[in-house]
Amino acid sequence: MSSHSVITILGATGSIGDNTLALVRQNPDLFRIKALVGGSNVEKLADLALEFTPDVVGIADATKQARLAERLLGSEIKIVAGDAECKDLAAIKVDIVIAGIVGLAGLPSMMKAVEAGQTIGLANKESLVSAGHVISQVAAKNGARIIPLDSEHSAIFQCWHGWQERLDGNDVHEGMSSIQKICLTASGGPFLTRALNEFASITPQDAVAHPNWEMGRKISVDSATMMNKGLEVIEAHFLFDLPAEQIEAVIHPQSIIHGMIHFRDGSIIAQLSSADMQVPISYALKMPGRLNWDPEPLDIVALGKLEFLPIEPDRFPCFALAQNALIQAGTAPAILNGANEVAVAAFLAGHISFSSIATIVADSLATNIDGDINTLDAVIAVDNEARRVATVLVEKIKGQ
Ligand SMILES: NC(=O)C1=CN([C@@H]2O[C@H](COP(=O)(O)OP(=O)(O)OC[C@H]3O[C@@H](n4cnc5c(N)ncnc54)[C@H](OP(=O)(O)O)[C@@H]3O)[C@@H](O)[C@H]2O)C=CC1
Ligand SMILES: CC(=O)[C@@H](O)[C@H](O)COP(=O)(O)O
Ligand SMILES: [Mn+2]
Repeated sequence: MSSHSVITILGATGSIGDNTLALVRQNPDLFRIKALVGGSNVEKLADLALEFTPDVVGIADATKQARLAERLLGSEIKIVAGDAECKDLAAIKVDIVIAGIVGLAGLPSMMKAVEAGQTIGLANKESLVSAGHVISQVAAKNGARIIPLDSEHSAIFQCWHGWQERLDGNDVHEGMSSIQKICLTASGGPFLTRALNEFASITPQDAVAHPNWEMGRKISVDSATMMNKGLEVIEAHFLFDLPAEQIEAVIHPQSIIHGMIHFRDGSIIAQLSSADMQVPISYALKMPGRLNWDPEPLDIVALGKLEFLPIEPDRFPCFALAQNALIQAGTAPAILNGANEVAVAAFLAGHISFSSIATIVADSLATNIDGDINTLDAVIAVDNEARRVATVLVEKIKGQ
């Protein structure tokens, strides 16, 4: 029996993949990779496969299969290609599946892992936002455990021992009734202090330049609009079974406190660390213990002061759109997410302005796309319709 903790990484070629693999690289005696899945970056995936020698490697873009085979010639690593084949890798039994694919493209493999009763380290928040009902039901039925990797949710998870016990199926001594509210922090992104009359000139390059975190392009734009925080409020609702009124967000430009719990006895418990995703990922890999991965020590005296500010609605309209989608419930979170993915891609491609992201999401939500959200196929149908509506709106702006 191996003493290693065995890991599958979905989205191995991205930023979450990089941070997870940095921990694996540093701790070969603790962790072993079972499967690595990438989207289309075949050269990076091949390099990672040769370094970490998983049993199997999957590439979603099937046109890259031949190149992957060429790069792995002579190794014993099995190759699979295509969305369906890659998705199935999430069901191979491991100690933890890291869900690090960006966008709703991560939903099918996430669901496979949930159906297989896996422990899942969840970064792919879009799946939980759009399909939270289905995922929660199927996870409960199959005994799947969802461990948050998102830094704010990891902070709440680390501070709330009662929740961890509940996740393990034990009695909760520190139950839901002891929580007044949770608070997620937000950096405010690169445009926290930019004059509102300069928003029209924001470029994709400006928007992906996050002040504190190194992340993929899509989430970096979400941080700039603060849709990221809105998605995180919905993510927190599904992860921790809390209503919208018990989930707060505040701007904290230093990104040192990631989340806090306000208990009903007046205590607040917070989690602090440098802005480094290896902190929450290492917790998910080692919990309830702590991995000594030799992080740069956080010098709290040098920090000087920590600031907290309210979220300005005019500057960050996407945040309220997400909060309202959570309150509206039903199809609204899936519409919000699908429209946002289309709008962010259009902005990154230079087709629409930064401010049009919020307009497109708001106009897509206003169409009130009807539908069921209790099966995976139904959620995907709502998402497809939201994307169709948002794409029409993008085309309209392009034509102006
Ligand atoms: N980066 C961070 O620090 C944080 C990220 N998150 C969340 O984690 C998720 C990943 O973000 P991040 O790592 O920054 O994103 P990146 O853009 O850096 O990486 C995205 C990953 O998803 C893969 N991918 C994209 N499309 C597909 C597809 N259709 N099928 C299979 N794989 C696909 C990419 O593969 P390839 O590049 O090979 O095409 C890549 O491995 C997002 O949901 C984000 O919100 C949450 C908190 C922090
Ligand atoms: C690292 C992480 O968890 C990101 O989701 C982060 O929260 C982004 O920063 P913002 O607070 O600016 O959205
Ligand atoms: Mn986050």
